[in-house]
Amino acid sequence: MSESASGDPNVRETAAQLATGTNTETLLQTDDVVKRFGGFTATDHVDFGVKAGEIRCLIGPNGAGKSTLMKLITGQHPVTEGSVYFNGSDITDDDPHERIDRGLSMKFQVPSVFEELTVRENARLPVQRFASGDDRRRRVDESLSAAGLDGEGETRAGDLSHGQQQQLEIAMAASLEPDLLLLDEPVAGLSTAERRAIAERIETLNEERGIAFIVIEHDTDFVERISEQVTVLHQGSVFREGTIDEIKADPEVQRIYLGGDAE
Ligand SMILES: Nc1ncnc2c1ncn2[C@@H]1O[C@H](COP(=O)(O)OP(=O)(O)OP(=O)(O)O)[C@@H](O)[C@H]1O
Repeated sequence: MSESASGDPNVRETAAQLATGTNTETLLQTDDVVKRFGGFTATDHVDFGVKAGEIRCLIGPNGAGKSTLMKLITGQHPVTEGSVYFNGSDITDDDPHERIDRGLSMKFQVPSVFEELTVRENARLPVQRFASGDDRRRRVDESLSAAGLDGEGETRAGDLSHGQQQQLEIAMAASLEPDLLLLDEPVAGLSTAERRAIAERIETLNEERGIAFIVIEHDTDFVERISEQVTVLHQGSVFREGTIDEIKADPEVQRIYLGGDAE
């Protein structure tokens, strides 16, 4: 859909710039985004961009505003000020389902598989709204295969390990065939082997399907493995952007993680 539907000439111009010219590769862009909860500013004038096909990690100390920024991107929270652009369109006023239809998908921090349903029934949920018959079966089979759960279709999802549940959820989010997939702490509480399997899954989805990712993660080894560019949030603002090596070597970043004043 075109951004011209917004009717605001300023928005149209900005969105057109994002969709053309120097910004052709920009998939997602937040423009001066503010989120206030009452008198508290959780996200403070954030300009955050992700290119098509990129894997970007979002890090920062507890309370930095990472999850809030994710929710502003997915539409779970309305922005207080600012705009969100995706694929060149202004999606600021779109509800979460409209954003999913545009190609923006998310796996949440808290596991959200339905434990009483089978693995196959879970895998069917995200695609049943827009796929049927053979197409639906193909997507469900691909999800199970992508999650390494080929033989587990009739298993109760609650009987899967935590790592398998995370794999299933990522596969379910990917079955929507998004351009951008947001993952909030996908390897929290997982073993080293399970972390490696999730990293491989992200890389495969990125390389084979061209899906771009925004991943919130605290584990620097995991971040280093999957991400070239890292964004550091601190007190609701973008504090640094750079390679993981630049970020790890930055004394100001080390200081904010230790709880000192970074100014
Ligand atoms: N719904 C809400 N109402 C009020 N305050 C909120 C709400 N959601 C988040 N906050 C506050 O906004 C700030 C940022 O929270 P957020 O969850 O985005 O941080 P985070 O960087 O994801 O932290 P963590 O790494 O601990 O998950 C915190 O101070 C939090 O208490």
